[in-house]
Amino acid sequence: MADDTCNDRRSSVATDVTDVAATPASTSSLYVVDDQQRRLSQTPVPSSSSPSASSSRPFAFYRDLYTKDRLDFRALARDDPAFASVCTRPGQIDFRDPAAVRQLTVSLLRRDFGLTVTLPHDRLCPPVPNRLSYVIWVTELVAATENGPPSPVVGLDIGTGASCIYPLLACTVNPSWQCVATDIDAESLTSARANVERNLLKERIKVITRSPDGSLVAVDESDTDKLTFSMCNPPFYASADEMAASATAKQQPPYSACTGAPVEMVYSGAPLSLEKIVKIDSEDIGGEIAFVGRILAESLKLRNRVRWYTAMLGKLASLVALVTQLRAHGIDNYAVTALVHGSKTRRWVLGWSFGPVRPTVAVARGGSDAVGLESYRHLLPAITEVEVFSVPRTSDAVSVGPAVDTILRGLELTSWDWDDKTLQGVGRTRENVWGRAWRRKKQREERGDVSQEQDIKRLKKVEDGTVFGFVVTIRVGVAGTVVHCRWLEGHNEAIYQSFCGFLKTKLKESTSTKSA
Ligand SMILES: C[S@@+](CC[C@H](N)C(=O)[O-])C[C@H]1O[C@@H](n2cnc3c(N)ncnc32)[C@H](O)[C@@H]1O
Repeated sequence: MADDTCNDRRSSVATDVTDVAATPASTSSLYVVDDQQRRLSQTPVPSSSSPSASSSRPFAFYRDLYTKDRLDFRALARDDPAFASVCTRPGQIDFRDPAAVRQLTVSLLRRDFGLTVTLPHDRLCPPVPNRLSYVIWVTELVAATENGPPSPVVGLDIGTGASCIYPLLACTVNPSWQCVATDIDAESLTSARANVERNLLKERIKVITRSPDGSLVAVDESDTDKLTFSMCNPPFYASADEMAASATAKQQPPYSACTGAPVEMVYSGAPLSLEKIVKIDSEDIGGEIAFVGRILAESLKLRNRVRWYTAMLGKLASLVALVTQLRAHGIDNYAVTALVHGSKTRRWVLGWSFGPVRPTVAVARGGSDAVGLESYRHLLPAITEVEVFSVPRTSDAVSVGPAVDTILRGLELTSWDWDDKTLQGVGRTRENVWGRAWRRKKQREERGDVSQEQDIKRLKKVEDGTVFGFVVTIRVGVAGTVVHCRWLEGHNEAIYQSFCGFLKTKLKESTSTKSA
């Protein structure tokens, strides 16, 4: 259970509001290249069927909610008498007091999201900033990998808990989204359904009962053929003993025990067939790795029926083991991020996809906040955005756009759409049409020579049935003009690198011809 309320509290009394302030993985640096994302950050969220007064707020409001201005408990107490009543001193609460922590969650959900939520005393109390960070990252992931006209978004929350917090937040931040929420715990399910109904979200959030031996990724039960994403905060411990030992080791007050029931925090299932691929020290097989390993095993069968499978992880070791598993299964399209809360508490989120559309670097590799991932650079997903060419400010920047357009128009791409106002073009191809093998094949065709077998063999097909897609963007800045290339679609990194090399060489040739 990756939950900072229960596990990583450093001090029991919040003397400084940073104790609970979240720093979501996303920062303004996320919006560097991708226009779709840029639009997302600027476009007000459309009005919703939700009763929430806050639902007409733009996405940027939620993205920055707990980043720019840290949580100000004094202001919250001024706004909300119920929160003021649990403050021990102005602007302070005692984190050992479950009632105070619950009230903090209830008050933030009401003030910042217009949500009215009731939390049972004997179930997990979700910290809002952490849960919001994950929802924001999923929103950005979905936006960054929407290729074509926007399609309806339906998400699945596996193990929604008594709060139903992920679907409630996801549907408030994204007023067109729908969610399916699952759980096995009768008490949590009753409470989750009540929270959905209380917020008049029954039309958009469907809560379904699962059994411990049923599948985790309940697509067939979701009234939809395909899901856009799944998300999950898995049970953290492998056994009740491990949970008890952890509480003793941290010398925590029995607080975690009274807010998180064993059904929420313990998963003792085996990590299925995954242990065959990477031998994990049995001590490391916590509940979360087994739970997410099971999701991974199911995803290998379901494949594209879910566009993005995602999960939050409480241990970096779990992330490392699971990424290793993904790669062992040939899953190359994945994304990781770190969620940083206060100065110490970290969680990681892993997402993977069988689809060809690749997220931006900022979404897939944790952006500038990829704390904790520095030592694991080799496990990060492929870099999908590079600067291929630049000219200083003094050079003839105006000709760069037409040069890019001319070079790419000269290739036999499946499609190439250049917009000379935004200085951005999108291209697709089924094979490497810039390489020597392609040129030789063409020359032979022109000569009527049909013995092309050698060249055809050498001609790198992008992949059967899929394409290589890219976006070329020109940015004109104070320092100069830069040409960026983003890998948008496909599974073949070598083709992307080869294409960037080709574009760089051609642009160099083109500018040197001009200046000669
Ligand atoms: C750590 S809690 C997360 C609760 C909530 N999503 C949150 O983040 O606060 C894990 C949840 O998974 C649920 N769970 C455990 N096994 C499950 C299964 N096989 N299918 C669906 N949910 C399950 C538990 O009942 C619990 O509510």
